[in-house]
Amino acid sequence: MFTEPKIAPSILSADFMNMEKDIREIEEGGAAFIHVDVMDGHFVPNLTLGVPFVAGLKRIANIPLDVHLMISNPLEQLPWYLEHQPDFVTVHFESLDEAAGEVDKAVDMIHDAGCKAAIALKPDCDVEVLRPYISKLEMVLIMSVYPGFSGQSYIEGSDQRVAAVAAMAREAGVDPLIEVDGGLSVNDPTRLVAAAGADVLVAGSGCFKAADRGAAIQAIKATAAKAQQGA
Ligand SMILES: O=C(CO)[C@@H](O)[C@H](O)COP(=O)(O)O
Repeated sequence: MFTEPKIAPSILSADFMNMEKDIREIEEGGAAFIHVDVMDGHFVPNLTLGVPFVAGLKRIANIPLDVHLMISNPLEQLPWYLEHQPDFVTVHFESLDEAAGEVDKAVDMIHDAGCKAAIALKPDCDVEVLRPYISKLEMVLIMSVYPGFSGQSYIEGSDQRVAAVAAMAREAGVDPLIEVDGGLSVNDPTRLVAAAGADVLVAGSGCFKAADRGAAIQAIKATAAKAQQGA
């Protein structure tokens, strides 16, 4: 089901030395969530920020924190993040041992802490893996680039993956948010994923590298809204 598109600026593209100022700009500019890219240098080939940073963001943020854990062994580290009550916590399917029940365990840990749970998939992970979990999730994150860096190009066909998740959710009679991350700005990929059923668009360089971040957020949102309406 189409909802008003939500823009979640990815702080990987923000100025880490001026984070509070950048956060205020995107809040005032109409961002729905702050997308927090946690990378451990192991699950992905980049290292960003961790628990103290998330705790600090939670203290200053006026809009929900959407924490995307791109880390190995998330079950070990989840409690550290959950202690600070991010609004959404996303774990990667590929970082969990499904056969050992770790996907359910991670989702349950997130819910038990009172947070909303999401599962993320890398671009080459079959969306069918979500089917057993779709009814438990508040959000699904479809990566439209290989996680690790901002400024990459959208991987063609990601919109078809979004459409498949939207269909899966409809079949299950549930309506999790569908978030897409990577290569989105005022461009065709944004139009494609919005038309396919994306609710939350993560944009790093598209928001933070713009001279007017608020205008960039509104322009991406308008682009997605038009595409939802088939315009
Ligand atoms: O998690 C990631 C990359 O791993 C993303 O959130 C990027 O930070 C998005 O950046 P752009 O592609 O929008 O510049």
